[in-house]
Amino acid sequence: MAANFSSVPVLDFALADDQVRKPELIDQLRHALINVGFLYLKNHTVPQHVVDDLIGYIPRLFDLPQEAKDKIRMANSPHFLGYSKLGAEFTKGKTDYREQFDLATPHETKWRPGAPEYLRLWGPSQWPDEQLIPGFRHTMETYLAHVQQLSYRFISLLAEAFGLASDALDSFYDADEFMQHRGKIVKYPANDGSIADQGVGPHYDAGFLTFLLQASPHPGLQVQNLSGEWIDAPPIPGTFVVNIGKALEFVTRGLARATSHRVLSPPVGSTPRYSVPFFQNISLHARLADSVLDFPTDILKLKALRGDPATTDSVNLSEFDREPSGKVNLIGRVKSHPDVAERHYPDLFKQYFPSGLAETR
Ligand SMILES: O=C(O)CCC(=O)C(=O)O
Ligand SMILES: [Fe+2]
Repeated sequence: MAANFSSVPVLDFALADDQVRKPELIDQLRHALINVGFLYLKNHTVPQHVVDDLIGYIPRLFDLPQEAKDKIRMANSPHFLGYSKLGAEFTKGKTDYREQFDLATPHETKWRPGAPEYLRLWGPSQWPDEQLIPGFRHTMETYLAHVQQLSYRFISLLAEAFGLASDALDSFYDADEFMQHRGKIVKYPANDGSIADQGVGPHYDAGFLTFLLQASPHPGLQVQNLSGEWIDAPPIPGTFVVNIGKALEFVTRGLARATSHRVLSPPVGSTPRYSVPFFQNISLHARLADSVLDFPTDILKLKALRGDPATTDSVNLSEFDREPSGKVNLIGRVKSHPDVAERHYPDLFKQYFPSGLAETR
């Protein structure tokens, strides 16, 4: 357990453009990817005013009349995009105490009857009425476009950190028109004294990379280290928290570590915690088991040095070895949002919830 960690490292993205110091960044990145699976990124390319504009809208978004929020509820959307009220979501079969809006980058659905069902996972977002919150849609779309661009730059740096050509992972992404990345704006209300403190339960993210904006000064995010202890990852202004999803762990043969994480509700009497995760997706068609990336042996040795982590508390995503990435993602969404699944994916719903919605309560 030589490589265990007790804090999450902070990396300086400005070094990526500094030819003298770039190797330092690459070394730190390699360490963070292999041994931690989480890092803070400072001096990133998303302008602070774009971040601040978005943060300014968040309390107003949640303060919209309940009926305006319900009008765009996720259950309307076969793409699992829209509003989820408190208690609508489940992790490890337990209710998550958070309220959220899933809002993705622009996309016209490519699904047609007869095509694989998982293509329906991507499609247009549902936006609140422009008159009720003028400028919000533009602000969020601008934010998502910037983070998307950062996420692509980051992935080429990551390839370099693993001794590959900087474009070695490009084949996992389709042209922009065929891709969609998902954002979420999340509110974690304070624990009201009667509930458990599961803001969101222990889980892995499913895709390649997550860029998390902690949009208020509240702690609560925790990541699980190699011996199973929960380590705090408090907000650091001006940074993103970047973490690895299961798909990237799978294609890097475990070199990049998907790390189990959770959020504890703010304590009784606190103001709410806000966050904005951005989930970078890969092509829905990608079959990860078919990919062969040729890692140098000295890099593969670093994984052996890390050793195997203790059993984590997280739910698992074990289907990547046989199914296309879109199918694995769809199954994950069905399990988290059974009400959406019941309406739009009745066959999968029956498969995962044979006794109906009552089973999730
Ligand atoms: O809200 C956060 O800080 C983390 C949320 C998260 O891990 C998730 O939604 O996957
Ligand atoms: Fe997560």
